[in-house]
Amino acid sequence: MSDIGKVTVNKAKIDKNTEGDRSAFVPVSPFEMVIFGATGDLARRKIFPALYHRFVDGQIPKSSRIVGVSRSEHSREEFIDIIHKNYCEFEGADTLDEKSWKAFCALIDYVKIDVVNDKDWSALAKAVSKSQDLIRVFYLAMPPSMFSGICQGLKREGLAHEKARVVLEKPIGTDFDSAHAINEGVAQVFEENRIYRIDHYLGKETVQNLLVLRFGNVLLEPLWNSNAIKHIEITVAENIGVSGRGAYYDGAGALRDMVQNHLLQLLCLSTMEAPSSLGADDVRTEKIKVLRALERITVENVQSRTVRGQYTNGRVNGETANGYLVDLDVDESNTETFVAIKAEIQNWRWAGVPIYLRTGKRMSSKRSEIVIQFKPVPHSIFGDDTKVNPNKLVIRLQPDEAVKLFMEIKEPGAGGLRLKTLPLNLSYAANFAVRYPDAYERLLMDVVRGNLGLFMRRDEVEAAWRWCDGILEAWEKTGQEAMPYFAGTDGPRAADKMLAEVGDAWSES
Ligand SMILES: NC(=O)C1=CN([C@@H]2O[C@H](COP(=O)(O)OP(=O)(O)OC[C@H]3O[C@@H](n4cnc5c(N)ncnc54)[C@H](OP(=O)(O)O)[C@@H]3O)[C@@H](O)[C@H]2O)C=CC1
Ligand SMILES: O=C1O[C@H](COP(=O)(O)O)[C@@H](O)[C@H](O)[C@H]1O
Repeated sequence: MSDIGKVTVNKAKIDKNTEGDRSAFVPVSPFEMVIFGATGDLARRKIFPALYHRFVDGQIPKSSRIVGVSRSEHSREEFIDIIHKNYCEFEGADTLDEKSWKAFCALIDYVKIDVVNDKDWSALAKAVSKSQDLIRVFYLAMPPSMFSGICQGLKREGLAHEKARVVLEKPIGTDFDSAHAINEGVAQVFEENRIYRIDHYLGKETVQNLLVLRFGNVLLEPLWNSNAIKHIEITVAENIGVSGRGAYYDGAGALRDMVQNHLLQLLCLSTMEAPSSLGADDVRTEKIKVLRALERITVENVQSRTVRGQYTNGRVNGETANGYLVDLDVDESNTETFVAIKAEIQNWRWAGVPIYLRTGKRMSSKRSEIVIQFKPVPHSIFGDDTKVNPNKLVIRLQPDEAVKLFMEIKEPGAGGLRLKTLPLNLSYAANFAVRYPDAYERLLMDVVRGNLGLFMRRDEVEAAWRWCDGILEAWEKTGQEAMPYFAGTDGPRAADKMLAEVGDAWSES
């Protein structure tokens, strides 16, 4: 379960002036949202809870409608019971107010259709409003191979009217070709400005804060380049295994599941040039320049630039944890549950600065962070016996959201000059008292508002696939194996060696 939104608030230290983004609660226009895949893991765990929270905060007008669609036979009441049970399981029953829940459920309907069966579609056409003026959102929380077919169905039934928009879940495709084909299929029904490709990392508060940190402060920009920065690390570590998603995951692996989307988006936001505005295309145009400048990984360098891993039995948080093969109940699989990559951006700002990406399941803890490792001072005036640690900026995305700038400071005392490394700590918990919305809450409301800024444009997705395809092909051609690592550790030792060989090391958390 995601930790986002579950901030520990240190009320004693809260400044009254930091009570958060009240504009987030400005009501959106009434809408009708049709959620395909409404009985699936994502809808139950993330989408319905997110809509409930927005409803409770008064952001969703009571005249809105939410129509769940999937192929299982359920009455409306049974479906509502399912999402109630799941809400309580994933969000905690104590966060649900029965009266508000009842009011929320009045918005909900359920329609059973098998999307591959043309005859079933009339049931959906009957269930949705006939109004051409109502904002209508089609959320495709379904396997991506079905996206084009669903869009064709919407067109056939006359549902894809001018105010309709479509939300596509990630990963779009499994490589460049399949992503391109899906994008073509969807484009036959919806123009690009009506397509919302979700990467939920972009909806996280701390990810949006990257833009504020970089472009709302004058201090960092002069140092944000290869003159001052030695390397960058981007880690998205999870301590969970593949849970109930083994079938999907085994066909995907960590590169497709996490790197192609979340990690590359984080890389883009950390390294792109300043966009001229926060307008959707201004930001997306800068991101795509980074993706296009990524040095290709090929059969020649894939062994030195990437490490694949797969977890085996171990211990996570003091409890025994199964290995991947046991979790999947299979005898063999070469799918990577961990990947580390040494990337490089070939442009003036970043040439020569390694950017280390790392993500995996069943690692020691759940944490996402970006570490900017600065170079050492050019000359130490403190003598050979005094270590001067280089500055480091740690942007902690989750949990314990914070921005920490590690600096050298003189340790007080008369006994000689001793240096100590301490952080300037901008901790979210210590500064903000509000519950901040889960990524999906923000993104869903942005779809209704027609704000494309936090969604991926077609060319971005395809450029990210082109780069990942190079790695996938090189792995295939070289037969690079997924190395075992114990559950509860931070990946195969080869991932440490990859950095050590060039004098670097992953930052300690
Ligand atoms: N789960 C997650 O954490 C995340 C998921 N995603 C993406 O979201 C999408 C959905 O994932 P997830 O919820 O895990 O998938 P699930 O397998 O849990 O759910 C799939 C859903 O699609 C429905 N469905 C499948 N085939 C049909 C059909 N022919 N007609 C109608 N409905 C159908 C299923 O209905 P029924 O149950 O009735 O068969 C079910 O509601 C995928 O693209 C995934 O990659 C992205 C990020 C995270
Ligand atoms: O998209 C995905 O993300 C989750 C991790 O998201 P987080 O918000 O909990 O950090 C990951 O578990 C899943 O495999 C992947 O599909």
